[in-house]
Amino acid sequence: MLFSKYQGTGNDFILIDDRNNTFPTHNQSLVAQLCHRRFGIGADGLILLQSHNDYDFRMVYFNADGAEGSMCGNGGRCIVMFAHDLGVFKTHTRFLAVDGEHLAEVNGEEVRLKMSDVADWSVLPVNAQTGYSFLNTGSPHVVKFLDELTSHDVIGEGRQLRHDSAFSPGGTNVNFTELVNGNGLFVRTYERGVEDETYSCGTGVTAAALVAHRQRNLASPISIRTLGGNLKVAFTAQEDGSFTDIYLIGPAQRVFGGNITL
Ligand SMILES: N[C@@H](CCC[C@H](N)C(=O)O)C(=O)O
Repeated sequence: MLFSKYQGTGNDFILIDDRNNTFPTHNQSLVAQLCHRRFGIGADGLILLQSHNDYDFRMVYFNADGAEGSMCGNGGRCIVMFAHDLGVFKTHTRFLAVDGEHLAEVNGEEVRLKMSDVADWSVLPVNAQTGYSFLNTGSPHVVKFLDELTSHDVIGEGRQLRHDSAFSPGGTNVNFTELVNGNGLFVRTYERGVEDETYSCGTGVTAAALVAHRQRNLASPISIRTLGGNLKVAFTAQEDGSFTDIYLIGPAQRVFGGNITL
């Protein structure tokens, strides 16, 4: 079985062309083993590109723990570049993911991915003392602002919040955010399903951008630094509190490929 490894700002994925539907999708331990950084190829997740009658393709995403996940923004950008490299489309595409339809555009190494509207979004300070917000941008995310992020214990506090009973049974991803350069953010994310800090999280930086607009008056587009590189999030804030035309913009790149023999 052929695979390609892609990365989007350091969030890395195994991509498989499964248009013949041969991948054993219920084999969680196989996915976990392939994603393992010592015993496998190594990745934050595995993504299948499948055929769909009404779309250019369908994205099926698994977290590194082998379970099928909710929407992955960086994975979405990577599968768009993968489909582009396979010749599925030239510049513009329309595909189906677990949270519905997505549009995307490839321009050189950059992918501009339209995210789902955040229709029922509101800032919910789940815990008035900790002051964090919770919202769903395709995946569930806590966003917490800090004055100094570089030395913060992202793994320790992230793991604790990820398992907080307030978010049970599914749990949440956790984003720590610092304001930088007037209209920018530095974001570090503890990811559910990877159970570690990743270099970048697309739905996470999207959540951070929307909260930063609402709570700190940042304007679209917002530039975001992650450990793995730079992203931009553009959006329209509607008067009813919802967000539409949300775009996650940044590079996606093929790293290497190979053959999996089972
Ligand atoms: N890395 C992803 C998020 C993937 C989903 C997440 N781990 C979850 O299960 O909630 C991204 O770029 O959005």
